[in-house]
Amino acid sequence: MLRTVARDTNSRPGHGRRRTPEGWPEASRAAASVPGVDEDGGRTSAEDGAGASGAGPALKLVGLVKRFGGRAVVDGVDLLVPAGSVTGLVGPNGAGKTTTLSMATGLLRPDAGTARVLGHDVWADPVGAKRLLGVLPDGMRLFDRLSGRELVRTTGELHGLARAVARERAEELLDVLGLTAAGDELVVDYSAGMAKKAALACSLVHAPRLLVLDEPFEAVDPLSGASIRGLLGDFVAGGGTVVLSSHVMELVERLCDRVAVVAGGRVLAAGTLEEVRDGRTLEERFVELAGGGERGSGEGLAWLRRS
Ligand SMILES: Nc1ncnc2c1ncn2[C@@H]1O[C@H](COP(=O)(O)OP(=O)(O)OP(=O)(O)O)[C@@H](O)[C@H]1O
Repeated sequence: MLRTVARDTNSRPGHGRRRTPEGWPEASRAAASVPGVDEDGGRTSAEDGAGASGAGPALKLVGLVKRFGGRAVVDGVDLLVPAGSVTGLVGPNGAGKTTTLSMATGLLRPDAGTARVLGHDVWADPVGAKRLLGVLPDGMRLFDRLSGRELVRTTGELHGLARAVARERAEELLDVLGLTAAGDELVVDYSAGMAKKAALACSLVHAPRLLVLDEPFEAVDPLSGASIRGLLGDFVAGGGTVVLSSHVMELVERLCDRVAVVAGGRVLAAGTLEEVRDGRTLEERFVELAGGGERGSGEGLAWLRRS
């Protein structure tokens, strides 16, 4: 059972802890010690082109480009995510975060560049990459005519888990995410937050080694948010790596040990939280780096002011 889920909502995932949740899969344990990555998640070896052994960064994006209607919405994104880290991707609306994460996880084909998950190219070796990858995409389409319980079980079976294993893991995940009582309701009847939690359970059921989560806390209540933070903490403590996007700077500062600021389809700053903050709060740094875009003067909308 996932009884080891942390309830300490103030700690960062994995920080100060190095536990492996009882019964949680070998794949996560295997990643707990990754050659070539030091304890701070930084590279210690010159070789970062990881092989199938899993050595090297958990995610490596090189020169990713995506154009829509001739406009480059992702314009040469490079990003190295060390194994064992929790990396936050932040940026203004329309910055290209979702597009980048979609290309990183094999959901959208890049016009240029490469994405490697623990050494597996997501486009040249999609099966190898997706076996190691759990994804919570933005606006995910779920099989919503299934119940939450059926959805998580079925996802596990589609990943090749034995039926009994998929059932057991589905129950544990539903329990941790507070969905047990609603487990037999159809996903189509779920609230936005419940659907997000069901999708998160699906992203975890096959015990990935890299989790890529697009706005995982959006629409989620504070109690569930704490459960998710605990779940991610255990995942990282067990050797997993997390990349998440969020607009909530305080959350990123609390959860992440690394951060990348994206705007206009480019990475403006990336590194450890301390490096990127550079002595300020993340919000201040964010505004400094990504601000100054299109903002109204505030002189319009006179019709909104009564006096
Ligand atoms: N399928 C598409 N066709 C055309 N334009 C697209 C498509 N998908 C994204 N875009 C455009 O690409 C840009 C980046 O969008 P993206 O969703 O990646 O931004 P984002 O950083 O995730 O934004 P937000 O924080 O608002 O979720 C936006 O201008 C968006 O309109």
